[in-house]
Amino acid sequence: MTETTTRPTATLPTRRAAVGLTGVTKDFGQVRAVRGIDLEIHPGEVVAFLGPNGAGKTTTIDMILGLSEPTSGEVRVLGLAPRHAIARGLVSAVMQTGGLLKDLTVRETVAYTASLFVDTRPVAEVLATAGIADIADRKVGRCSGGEQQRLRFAMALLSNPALLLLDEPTTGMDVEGRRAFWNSIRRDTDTGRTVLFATHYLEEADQYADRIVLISQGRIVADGSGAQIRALASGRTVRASVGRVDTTAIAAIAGVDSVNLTGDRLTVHAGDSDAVARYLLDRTDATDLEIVSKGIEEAFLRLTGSSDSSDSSDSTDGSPR
Ligand SMILES: Nc1ncnc2c1ncn2[C@@H]1O[C@H](COP(=O)(O)OP(=O)(O)OP(=O)(O)O)[C@@H](O)[C@H]1O
Repeated sequence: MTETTTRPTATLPTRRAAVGLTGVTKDFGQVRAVRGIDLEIHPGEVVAFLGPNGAGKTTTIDMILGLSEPTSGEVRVLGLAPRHAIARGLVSAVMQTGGLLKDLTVRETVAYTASLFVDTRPVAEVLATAGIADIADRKVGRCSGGEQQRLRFAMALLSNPALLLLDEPTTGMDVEGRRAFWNSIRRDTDTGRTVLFATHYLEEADQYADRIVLISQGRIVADGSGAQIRALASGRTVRASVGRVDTTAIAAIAGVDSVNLTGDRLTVHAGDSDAVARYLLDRTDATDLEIVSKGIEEAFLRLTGSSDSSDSSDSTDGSPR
């Protein structure tokens, strides 16, 4: 789906948050999909909305697009109510599926979309920006999933939107398709456009966003730069079998961010794994000690509460919010 209207850039409100969410909740009957989100996205930021299935990403994006109303709280887009921002052509969206006619060529599709609006960027220009000028004469039905997404991106660019929303735009693409898609997006964001994209892929968020907002079960659980989110994953996990152990004393070791004891199996996440290992070997009856690097994937799972519970209880996570 794309939303395009008139060319807006001359009338952009300035120095306003591109997106402002204040205390936003959304209920679907008994289901509370969004549980109180406060978020400010600044003009020109490329922000990843990262979270597992059912986290509330699409629900939030739909509210920013004015497709649904929050149950409580407020959504502003460039200082306006979402519907007003969209009516002024300030917002475009690239969704996962739908909206393309297989028998038209790539160029015809963009030209047709452009013809629906009063004033748009030139077709050739958006094809070039989206990196699909060389396949402009190809029928849409013969384009790969990645090429079709770049076509949706080209269509979204016609109105020269100040804010571009992308809901899991690379789902189902292979690595090369994903790379080409993001290269075209990144080339375009040099123009200062604000981009918010939802993704399941931590690597994608880390590689292509200036800022990662981690969302889980309708709440923001971490918000920071890729480097900050990576720092959460920079520690190590120490595991050992123990008899009696003082978990409070271990939690007090500098750099320890979580301690879990399940039966006789102790798991400690720490920045300084040597200090933990030294303590366990010198001061306890620990055996079978192992130290493993904590990957970014593990940090993500812990932060979004998706890891198995043996690794998450007693935790003292410090998110970079
Ligand atoms: N129209 C609806 N009616 C009832 N429940 C809904 C509706 N839309 C979403 N939900 C529920 O709200 C929660 C959040 O869903 P949402 O689609 O926003 O998550 P998501 O993070 O986008 O997930 P995914 O990555 O799987 O697309 C889920 O529990 C979902 O089942």
